[in-house]
Amino acid sequence: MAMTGTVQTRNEKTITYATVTWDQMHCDARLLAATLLRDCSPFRGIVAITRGGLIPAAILGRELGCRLIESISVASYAGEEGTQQEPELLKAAAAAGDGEGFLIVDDLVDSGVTARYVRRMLPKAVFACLYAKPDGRPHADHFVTEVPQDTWVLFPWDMAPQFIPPLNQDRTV
Ligand SMILES: O=P(O)(O)OC[C@H]1O[C@H](OP(=O)(O)OP(=O)(O)O)[C@H](O)[C@@H]1O
Ligand SMILES: Nc1nc2[nH]cnc2c(=O)[nH]1
Ligand SMILES: [Mg+2]
Repeated sequence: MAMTGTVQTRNEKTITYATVTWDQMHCDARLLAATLLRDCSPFRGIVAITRGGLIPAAILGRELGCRLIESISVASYAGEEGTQQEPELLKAAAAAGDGEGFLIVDDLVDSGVTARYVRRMLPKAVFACLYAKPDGRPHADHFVTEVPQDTWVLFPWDMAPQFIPPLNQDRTV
């Protein structure tokens, strides 16, 4: 994780966050690829869990030499701060059959609800993600970094650089 801190949300709650930059994510995806290449490659194809798994899946596909990228779309979070609902299947991974020879890829496991749901649909696939919180960890065969359960991960696409005023506001110095 590149940086951690706290942020005040709209409903006055304080949450701990960990930011991941594009470079950090790329580096973590390459570390994951090296482990997968060593331990369980080759794969017939990759199933990316949209949307968060799409970019990690593209990087892994490149590193592992895997050009067949299927997707599965599952909606399970209602809001930015993680209010969870029952997973809803929006698109199945038709090309992956029962998952044999396939690698399922997501950005992270948190409660593990999404991973468990997708694994039930593709029982023979291997599951890999970049980050894992303790509750989700048992559902991932491979991950790179563990994140505390009470921390919200901010991915590069969740953030934008913005102006921050200097600490010393006295311009006469
Ligand atoms: O382990 P869980 O508690 O199920 O949480 C993990 C899932 O939550 C996020 O996806 P989200 O549903 O927010 O959708 P997105 O990938 O389209 O942003 C993340 O990308 C994982 O897929
Ligand atoms: N961006 C983001 N999405 C999530 N979905 C479930 N947990 C998380 C998290 O920590 N960060
Ligand atoms: Mg997701």
